[in-house]
Amino acid sequence: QSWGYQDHNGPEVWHELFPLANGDRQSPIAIKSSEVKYDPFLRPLSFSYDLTSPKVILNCGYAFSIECDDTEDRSVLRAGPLKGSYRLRQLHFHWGPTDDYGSEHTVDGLEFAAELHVVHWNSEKYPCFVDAAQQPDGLAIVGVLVKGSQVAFTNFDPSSLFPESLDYWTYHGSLTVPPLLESVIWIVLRQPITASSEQLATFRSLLCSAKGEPACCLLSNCRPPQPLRNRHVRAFFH
Ligand SMILES: C[C@@H](NC(=O)c1ccc(Cl)c(S(N)(=O)=O)c1)c1ccccc1O
Ligand SMILES: [Zn+2]
Repeated sequence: QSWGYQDHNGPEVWHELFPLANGDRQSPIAIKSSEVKYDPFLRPLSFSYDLTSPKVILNCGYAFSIECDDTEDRSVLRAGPLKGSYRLRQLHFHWGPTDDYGSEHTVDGLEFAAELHVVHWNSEKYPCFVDAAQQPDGLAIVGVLVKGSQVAFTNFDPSSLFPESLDYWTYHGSLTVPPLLESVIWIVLRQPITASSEQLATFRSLLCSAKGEPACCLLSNCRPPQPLRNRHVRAFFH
């Protein structure tokens, strides 16, 4: 892996290999609730997740992702700020070395313990994820902030990981990992979910070393907020 989250290959040097890092619609961003603009034309999010779609859990070396079968429209996200329907591709988390920080988006300067990303691609307009990831309206990612404390996770269903309120902010951004493609319509839920300190510690125990290599845990895999440039964040709620 050419990039990662350490000093020699982390977010501060990604621009050396991925010039898009200094692009005009990079993610994550620092959301300032006083500067968002209520948009009456935004609709409620509408998602329908099919529980039977097979999934694999992948350790991608610096995190894990739950990859879904996206060969047909089984689990889709519609409405909200979106035109058309976006097919569920995968979900994963970003976290930090302690429960005090690890989210990628921040809200009014507040960092959360982790952040869940539920990644979807525009299956109405594009034939596959990789093509969609090259288009400005190709991806839609629901970002869910995770704060530390006690919680009872129910069984796997992405919407069971969503908080009860689906109020959201939305803005045009990018992947937060290389190649940092600027193809994402971000939908960040306002209400965080909670995870216990033990659950967060389990993330950090994930190894980023291969079998036989000296064990090294991945303590942080979150990119810091990027310049807003000439973008506006819209709110679905007053
Ligand atoms: C599993 C791996 N994430 C991806 O491969 C990935 C793929 C597509 C997208 Cl669109 C995103 S993102 N962050 O823009 O939603 C991330 C990962 C997880 C956690 C930390 C670092 C890391 O690289
Ligand atoms: Zn992510």
